[in-house]
Amino acid sequence: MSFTLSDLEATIAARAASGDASSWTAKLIAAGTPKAAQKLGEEAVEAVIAAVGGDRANLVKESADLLYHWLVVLKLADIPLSEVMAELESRTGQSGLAEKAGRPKEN
Ligand SMILES: N=c1c2ncn([C@@H]3O[C@H](COP(=O)(O)OP(=O)(O)OP(=O)(O)O)[C@@H](O)[C@H]3O)c2ncn1[C@@H]1O[C@H](COP(=O)(O)O)[C@@H](O)[C@H]1O
Repeated sequence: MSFTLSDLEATIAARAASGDASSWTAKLIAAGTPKAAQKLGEEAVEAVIAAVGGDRANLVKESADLLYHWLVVLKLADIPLSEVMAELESRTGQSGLAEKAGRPKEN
């Protein structure tokens, strides 16, 4: 398997620029962030339902839908995938629990 999120990001950018009426991506980009973010939320909930229900096959499909719609939302926000990867990279070497313990106290 050589297909990457970066490949999908490039496809989304090309389809967004195409304005092709037969492209779901172009349609979603034209609809704007509220619609794309709503789809992202729906796919997240569907992935949660599949996970909690132990539905492995559906969890794979809903995860793909989730990642695709997440990349569309990033595109609309003009955030390259590399910026998210850099944020993740900056967190390597620190445990999530240590990071949480170091956060300022909330009132
Ligand atoms: N990975 C995806 C992908 N995953 C999901 N979807 C589409 O996302 C849409 C939303 O799914 P839903 O079942 O929620 O759709 P719906 O209920 O009809 O949506 P609503 O009308 O209710 O909002 C469907 O049309 C899916 O086909 C995707 N559409 C495109 N891609 C990728 O983007 C590429 C370009 O696609 P186009 O932009 O369509 O050419 C494709 O070759 C794929 O690589």
